[in-house]
Amino acid sequence: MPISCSICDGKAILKRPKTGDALCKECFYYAFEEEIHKTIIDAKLFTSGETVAIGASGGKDSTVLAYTMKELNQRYNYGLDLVLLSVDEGITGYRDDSLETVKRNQIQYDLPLKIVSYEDLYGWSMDSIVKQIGLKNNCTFCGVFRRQALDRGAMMMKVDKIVTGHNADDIAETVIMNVLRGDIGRLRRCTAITTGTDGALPRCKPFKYTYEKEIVMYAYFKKLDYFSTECIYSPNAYRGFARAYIKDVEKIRPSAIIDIIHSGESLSVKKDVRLPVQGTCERCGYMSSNPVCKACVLLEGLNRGLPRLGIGKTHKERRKADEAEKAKKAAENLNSEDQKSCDNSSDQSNNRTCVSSCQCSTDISKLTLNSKPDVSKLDF
Ligand SMILES: Nc1ncnc2c1ncn2[C@@H]1O[C@H](COP(=O)(O)OP(=O)(O)OP(=O)(O)O)[C@@H](O)[C@H]1O
Repeated sequence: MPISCSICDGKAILKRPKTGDALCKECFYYAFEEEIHKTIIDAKLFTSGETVAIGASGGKDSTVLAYTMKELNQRYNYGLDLVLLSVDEGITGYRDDSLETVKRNQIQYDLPLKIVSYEDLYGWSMDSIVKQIGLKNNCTFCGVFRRQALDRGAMMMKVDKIVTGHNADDIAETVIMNVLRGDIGRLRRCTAITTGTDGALPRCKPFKYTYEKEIVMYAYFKKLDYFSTECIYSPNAYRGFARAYIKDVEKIRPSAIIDIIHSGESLSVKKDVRLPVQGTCERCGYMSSNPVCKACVLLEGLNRGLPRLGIGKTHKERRKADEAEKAKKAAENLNSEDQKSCDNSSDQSNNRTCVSSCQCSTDISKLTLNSKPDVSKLDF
């Protein structure tokens, strides 16, 4: 016997993951969109007249976000100017394909689009970063650079706010990850629906209470054009564990995702816990709780051939980097001393052994090529 829709009595075609209600397609769309509208209104996310950039990756979350933002803006007269903003991380075979989807979305939803790239902003694409650092830890670079790239792109577009497609599952995972890491500063901030109000551009998450499964269902039934391949460099192992853990708990307790978010929201931090103080990076001026922001540290590491600088315990990596730098300088000094003492050598290009009065018998080819340590190959 067909199951009837619990709202309109029509034929139900799905069971809502969030509530367990049997619904027809139209009633599901309505319930899904109204919940997002309620989230936007309750949290007073926008003010009429604002320009809002939708972080558009071409994936399911941001595609559904662009679609519903456009829909609700019209239906409820939010008075927003919506634009699409994409970051091209430079991942061949992944982001280039997903950006093609965003370009089609731009036409389908009739919204302006801006694309900013890591290559232009930092001089490094993720393809070239992965060549340096390998697959492990590359997500750290990508996450830190993307955050700043979105802000920079949004500033270029002169928007008032950014919205991203972070959903309830993403937020619950982040709560668990921060608990496991003991990162109290982030734990306190990660459930906020709007962040960045203290300097950078405000960033909002209208899908804060929206389940990923429902986003997928919505995109599927609405036949939205989105890109569904996982990042080729992806395995963000730590998030993967948090995700698997929540999925397991959800089987026993279906409300686990929302419960974790509520726990995060209700958390209060003891007065004597030292929290990072927000300042600005002395190099690039971006907000940072350290004198130099994470993006600048990572970039410095890449540019100095020390890609692990900024990964893990920064002070340890910095000490090693400084030691390597000292060793390099010492080797350079030694090299120039040797070169000086060899100034009266015979034709160095033909006769590669020092034949000067210093009688050092140094093989000049080895001196010039090998006495400078290749710091990128030093094993940290
Ligand atoms: N390259 C990008 N350009 C613009 N915005 C991005 C980009 N990558 C991520 N975002 C924004 O951050 C949100 C969360 O990104 P995340 O990497 O967790 O992707 P996701 O959960 O796969 O989302 P999506 O399905 O939208 O790709 C996205 O929904 C999007 O709004």
